[in-house]
Amino acid sequence: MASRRPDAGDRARRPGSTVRVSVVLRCRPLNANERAEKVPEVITVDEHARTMAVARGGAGTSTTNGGKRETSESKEFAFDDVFGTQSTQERVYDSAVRPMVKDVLEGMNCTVFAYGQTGTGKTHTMSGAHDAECDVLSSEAGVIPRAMSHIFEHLKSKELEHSVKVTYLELYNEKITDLLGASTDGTNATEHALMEDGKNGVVVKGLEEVYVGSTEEAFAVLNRGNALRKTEATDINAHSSRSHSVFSVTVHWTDVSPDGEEFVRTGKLNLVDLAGSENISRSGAKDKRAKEAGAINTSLVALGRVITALVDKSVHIPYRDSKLTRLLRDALGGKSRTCIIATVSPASHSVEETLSTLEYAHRAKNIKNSPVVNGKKSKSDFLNEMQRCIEHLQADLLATREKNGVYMSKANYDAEQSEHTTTRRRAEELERELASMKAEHDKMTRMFDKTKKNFLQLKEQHAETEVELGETKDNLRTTSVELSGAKKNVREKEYLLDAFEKTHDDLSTATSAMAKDLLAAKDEATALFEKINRKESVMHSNADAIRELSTSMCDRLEALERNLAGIQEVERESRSHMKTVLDDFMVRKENEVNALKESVANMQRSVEQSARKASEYARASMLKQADMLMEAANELRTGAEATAEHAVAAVVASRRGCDETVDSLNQSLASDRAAFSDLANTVAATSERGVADFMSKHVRDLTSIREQFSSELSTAVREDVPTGQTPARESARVLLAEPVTPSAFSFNRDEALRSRRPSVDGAKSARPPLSPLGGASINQN
Ligand SMILES: Nc1ncnc2c1ncn2[C@@H]1O[C@H](COP(=O)(O)OP(=O)(O)OP(=O)(O)O)[C@@H](O)[C@H]1O
Repeated sequence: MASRRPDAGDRARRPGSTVRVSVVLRCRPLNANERAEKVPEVITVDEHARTMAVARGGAGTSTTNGGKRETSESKEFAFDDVFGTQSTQERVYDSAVRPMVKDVLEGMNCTVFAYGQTGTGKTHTMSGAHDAECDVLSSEAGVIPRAMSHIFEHLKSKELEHSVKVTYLELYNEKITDLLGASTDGTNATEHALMEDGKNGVVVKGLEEVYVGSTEEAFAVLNRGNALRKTEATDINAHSSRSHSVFSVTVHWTDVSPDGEEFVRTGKLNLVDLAGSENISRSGAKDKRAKEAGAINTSLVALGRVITALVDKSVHIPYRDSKLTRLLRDALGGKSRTCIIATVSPASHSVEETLSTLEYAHRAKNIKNSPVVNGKKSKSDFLNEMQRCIEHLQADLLATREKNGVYMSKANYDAEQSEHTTTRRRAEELERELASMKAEHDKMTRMFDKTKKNFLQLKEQHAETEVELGETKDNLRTTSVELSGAKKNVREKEYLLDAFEKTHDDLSTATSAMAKDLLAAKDEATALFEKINRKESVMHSNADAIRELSTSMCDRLEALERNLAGIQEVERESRSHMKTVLDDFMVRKENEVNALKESVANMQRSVEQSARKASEYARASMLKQADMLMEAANELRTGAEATAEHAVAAVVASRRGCDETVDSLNQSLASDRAAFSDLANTVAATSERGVADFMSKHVRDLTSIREQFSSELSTAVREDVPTGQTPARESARVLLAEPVTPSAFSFNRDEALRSRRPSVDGAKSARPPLSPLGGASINQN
């Protein structure tokens, strides 16, 4: 329970002191429809902290401004008191109104008024539940019956002489009607004027003042007035009040001063139930009701302007803008003590109106009043005043009874005239005020038109924005779904990416290693290729060299063969020539020998031996030389053939190729070349020098034989035929005179070989074989 605020009564009694308007907040519970529709609640009430917060959604930073804490999530307001949805009528009264009533019973004027959106519980708070059976002392009884009860209880408990009178008026469409003076069906309802009382007070002329002696009587009067009040069922409230109402209670009581003098004290309590502010588009008001709502809103806007002006301490307070503000003039910034009960709905769909009410009420907290205790009147003065009033009324009554038309006593007439003059002056003042206000109004109208235009534009923009908002919301929903799908995909892809990165790292490591290996392998391959290229070029050059070598060898072999053939041809020709020469020589010499035979018979035997020796020697040498020549030729041919075969095989092997074979082939070729070179040299030497040597040796042999023969012959001639020339001597001289040339000494090998074979008939073996000299054997003996 909130602690009791400091009583304003004492302060009010101090002249010039001000008291802040007390503002309390009450939040009604959700009604049956709202509960059925499960409408969310947006109000949070902290009764202990006396704060009320409105949730708005969102999140963000918070700011604090004079008891108003604001975040983008919620807006919190602090008040003099707050009452949550479960707050009772009793608690509201005790906490918010009881102090006011106490001040009334201290001789002050107090005002309690309920302000809020339609259907938020103003009437419920002020009068009580709409239940007809509601008892004055029931738990559902509102502020008015409780105040009446409180007053009567107080008066009774103090046993004070007192009077309590009540008035109940209604302000509907800017017309004041008396809820107590009209007939029960409301047909007599007349409009009442608002009058200044000359002391800046405002009075409603001609209101029925009903004196009540008890709570029940007062409650009955209240109910009578409520019955006449204009209510209507709206979309928001089944018993919506379409008018502002003011239930005023004036209490007079006698008090006794310490010196024993009796005096009368007065306190007044105004209990105001305002019509609810209404969002016409949301409440669905049309035609008459829309007009009502418009008037209600206009008067409430005027009330708001007065509050703002009071808070801003403006010079001009626009009380005259509406009858409502004129009625409440004393309560707002006047000499009254005031409590505003602001009512709100917890439903989320009313959040805008709730925020508006809270802002409004929060601003009103700053209004300051200067409450004063009403002056005490001595009982005699009071009685005299009452007496004058009665006489005044009785004079009017008498004049009325005696005459027709409008009649009144002279005193009343003078008083009326005086009042009329005051009123006229006041009217003139008002006209001037009106003119300036009209100018102000025109200015405001222009501003209003401009604002209205802006408002319409903003409204259109708002409508467009709402459409866009709807579309955006749809998009948002779609996007949310897509987003959750995308998030899932992202998570999957992240997982795959992680796995891929891991695999990539592994692969990178492996690839790096492989790259290193490959680079090494590449280097090796490059080296191998270079080696192979080198080997290929070596092989090619070797093959070329071999080819050239084999070509040159073949050429040389062919040349050799041609040489051999030439040599053989020469030899053959030589042999054939020698044979022919020898045959001719033999035939000729045989003839000559035969002719000489007889003549040289004696010397034949001696010559025969030496000739035989020479012949045998020569023949043996010739045979030996011939054998050597044949062997050399055969060896040459065999060697050449073997070398050629060997070279061809080496070339083939080399082409199949490997380096070792090439090397060995090279070596083999080198050795073959050497061997061949040797052979070729041998052949050349044999072929060139051998034959020459043989011939020259043979020539030398023959020369020596001839010389020997010549000398022997000369000797024989000198000894046997010392004079004259004989045929034998001639033959010998001819023979000796013939030049000996190598070509003349070719021989028939086969014949020579035959001659080396032993003779078959031994008889003839005694005969020496034919010498190369044509069978003439010279016996050297
Ligand atoms: N505190 C509360 N506890 C229970 N019911 C409430 C409370 N406040 C209001 N109600 C109910 O809400 C409905 C509307 O209340 P009420 O008629 O008092 O609103 P109002 O502000 O006076 O509306 P209007 O401005 O339209 O006259 C009534 O049925 C009333 O009983």
